Amino acid sequence: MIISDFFDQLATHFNSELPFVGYRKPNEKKLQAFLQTSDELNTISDYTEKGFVMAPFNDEEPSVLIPLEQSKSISTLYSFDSSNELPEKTHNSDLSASEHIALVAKGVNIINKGSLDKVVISRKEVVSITETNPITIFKRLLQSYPTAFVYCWYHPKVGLWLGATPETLLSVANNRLSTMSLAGTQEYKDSLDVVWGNKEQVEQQFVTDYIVENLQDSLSNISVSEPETIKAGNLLHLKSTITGKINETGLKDIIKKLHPTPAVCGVPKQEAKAFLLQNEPYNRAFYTGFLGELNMTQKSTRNTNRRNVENNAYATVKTTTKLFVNLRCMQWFNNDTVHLYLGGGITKDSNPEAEWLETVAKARVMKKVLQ
Ligand SMILES: C=C(O[C@H]1C=CC=C(C(=O)O)[C@@H]1O)C(=O)O
Repeated sequence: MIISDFFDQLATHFNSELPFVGYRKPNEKKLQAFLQTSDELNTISDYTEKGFVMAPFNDEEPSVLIPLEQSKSISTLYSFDSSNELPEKTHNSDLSASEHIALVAKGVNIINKGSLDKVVISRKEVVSITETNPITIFKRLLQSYPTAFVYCWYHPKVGLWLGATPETLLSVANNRLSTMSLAGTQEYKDSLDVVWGNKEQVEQQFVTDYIVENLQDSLSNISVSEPETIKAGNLLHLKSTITGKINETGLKDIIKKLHPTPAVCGVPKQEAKAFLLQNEPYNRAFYTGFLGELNMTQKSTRNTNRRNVENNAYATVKTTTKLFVNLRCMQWFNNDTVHLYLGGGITKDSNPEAEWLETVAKARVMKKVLQ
């Protein structure tokens, strides 16, 4: 399919108020979409479903599914044009520095009292925009963030979300699992060769320890890479990759053990989640939830034709799931506004003003495409 037809089909679906998701995986050229043929609101029951899942932060709330069998699948190739880079732009917005700083200070206080080790505190920022076509914003995200999972997701009964996230929740191919521990932020200043402070290293180690501890009964041969610096837009983060072979556990159990990780919630998980649900002055909805392909089957044929021997073609079937944490995202509204969602990990060493500035830097990822 040619690329203009791909975007036209998304636009037609959106104008007809039918659910769809358009997305491109990190570092890939293939742009894919599921176009649901009815406006039914489907939810996940046990993660054996096939399709595209959109799950909220609060795992007690339902996760929405665009089912494979109720959708038309389309794809095209997207070529990144580096000469088309968008410049940074400042936006007027409804800032609430003092509120955020006060909540971070409260978080640090609770940590110092010993009730929590880490908590990821976030805020919502309402931004007025002049570009009213979400497909145009999607195209700009694709162009600006080739290494991110970029998506535009719409359900008429839920809303429209767009994002460019650097974080994988999990990737499963048959019985191999790969996940990541991502935390710690600093602004990118022309080099990946940077020094990380103790606060960021500890913050990321919390995530790694949590993942390993929670998955050790479900995985064998667990391997954890050393933290490395990765670039995500204008930001740098610390990342470790964790891999292993899945034992008998089903996907539902693994997701339950992982989500929400301390990269988006905190340690201990239940206490941090309760603190956030009680204290953040807004509903995170799908921000810091997860989204992606669920139980997709990939057939590959291996031809073992050896000279004149008869042509033996082996078909192998692989089931893959690729889920991403919904960060660097926005919720789009018809009335020319978007809500940006921005958070940061708080530990005993956090400085509330610096944490505020971190969320301001994170906001630039989205603001760049909102001109
Ligand atoms: C919660 C967010 O980022 C997480 C992922 C990477 C780095 C983070 C940090 O440095 O605090 C956060 O844990 C967000 O971007 O809203």
